[in-house]
Amino acid sequence: MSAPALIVLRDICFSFSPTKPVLNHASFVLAPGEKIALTGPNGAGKTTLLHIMMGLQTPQTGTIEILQKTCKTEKDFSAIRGKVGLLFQDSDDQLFCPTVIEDVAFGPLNLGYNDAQALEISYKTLADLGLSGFENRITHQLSGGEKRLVALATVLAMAPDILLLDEPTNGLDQTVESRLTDILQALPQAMVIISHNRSFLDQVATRKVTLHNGDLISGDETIKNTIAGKTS
Ligand SMILES: Nc1ncnc2c1ncn2[C@@H]1O[C@H](COP(=O)(O)OP(=O)(O)OP(=O)(O)O)[C@@H](O)[C@H]1O
Repeated sequence: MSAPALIVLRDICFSFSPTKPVLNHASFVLAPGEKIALTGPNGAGKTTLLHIMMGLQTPQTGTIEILQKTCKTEKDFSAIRGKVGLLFQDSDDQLFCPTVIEDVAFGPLNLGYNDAQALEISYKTLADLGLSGFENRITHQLSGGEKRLVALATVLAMAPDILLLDEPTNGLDQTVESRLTDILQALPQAMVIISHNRSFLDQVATRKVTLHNGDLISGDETIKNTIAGKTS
């Protein structure tokens, strides 16, 4: 029997205003081990879809299951938020502490780790991302690319079961993008990645879904299936 899906969205309709639907009976499944590229034109509703998965937006119709739990209310979503890590499109929405180490340690502390454990996790996460030495930097003084990586560190430090990454390569130079590509390829977690960066998606994603006219269309033969043992 195959492992149960991690995220199941069924028949989601969502609009910010009655005259302009964003999602129109969209359905979506994330299975364990999948790294799904979520693509589509500007304004198609990709970020909105990720926010619906986190309970940050509430659809007008449809059902949401996260980690086999039906999620409707804020209470339902708050119970799963530690297990689902969202990298916001704008790093400034993610980073709110004075220093890098405080921002990265915030998640582990919230999960119940003590100060020493949270610091150890944070130092290691920063080192994995090539950010050793950034611990005491003032967050708002970082460059855009540095903020992007620190924002990712705040997500990875919580070791979530699912990663929702909204344009993770924005602002990264080629070297850092390559490092991020290697890191995401090696991570065992299932993830949904919004990106307009085709070569990055080709290397990381195992499957592609595209938002078009409010609905999700599956498949793209050019995306490499990088799941071990399977070929595209
Ligand atoms: N808070 C809001 N209030 C009203 N309209 C909004 C709001 N947020 C987003 N929208 C609109 O909803 C639509 C979908 O936006 P969304 O950010 O989800 O698109 P996207 O596919 O992620 O776009 P991009 O690739 O440009 O980031 C757009 O037309 C956008 O202008």
